[in-house]
Amino acid sequence: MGESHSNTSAATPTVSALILAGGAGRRAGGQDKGLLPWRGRPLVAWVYERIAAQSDEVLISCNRNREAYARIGCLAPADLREGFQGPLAGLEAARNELGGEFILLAPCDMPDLPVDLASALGQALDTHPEVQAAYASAGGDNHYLCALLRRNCLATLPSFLDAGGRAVRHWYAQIGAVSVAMDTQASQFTNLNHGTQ
Ligand SMILES: Nc1nc2c(ncn2[C@@H]2O[C@H](COP(=O)(O)OP(=O)(O)OP(=O)(O)O)[C@@H](O)[C@H]2O)c(=O)[nH]1
Repeated sequence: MGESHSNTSAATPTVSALILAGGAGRRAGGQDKGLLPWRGRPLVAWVYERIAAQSDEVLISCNRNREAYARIGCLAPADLREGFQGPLAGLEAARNELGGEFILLAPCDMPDLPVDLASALGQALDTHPEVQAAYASAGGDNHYLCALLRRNCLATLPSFLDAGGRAVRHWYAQIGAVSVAMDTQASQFTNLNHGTQ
């Protein structure tokens, strides 16, 4: 994969990013977390900026308030499965829109992601050709949705979901994944699950 994750105008993107913002936000009282204000902007705007600098195109996966998200960036199709079936349902709905060879995932509620996230994960995929995904870890915690995937593994998602699978780590166990200890402060992966107040 090399070291190239910068923005380019190449016709075929190498890295397509998907920001997952389609959750129910139960721990945030049902609020749409990505749109909660954080330091003067919606949370998702911070994530978008950080991720756009590391990828060739960015889509946002959301199920509510689509007009508000569309003011921040391009939208992926809404989930095909009803009732907040989890982040993999968002990835499933977006999979045919993600044209890159690699897919960079990020949750909408981590506004301070490392600037070298994609390159660190890309190096891990280069080192481990036998796995389909690399995800970040920091301070002993795994962040399964801060991940880089090989595009081809998306084809396995519908059958995984049809069989009742929902946990990202279970899917990774099936397709093969490596954890990448990031050389960064664990606080950069702090999520705002309970809202921003
Ligand atoms: N497209 C899509 N994204 C989701 C779905 N569920 C969660 N996400 C996103 O995946 C990321 C991690 O989600 P969680 O924090 O585990 O779930 P949540 O629904 O946001 O919050 P809780 O209900 O409090 O667990 C967040 O950025 C969510 O917006 C879903 O059903 N569809």
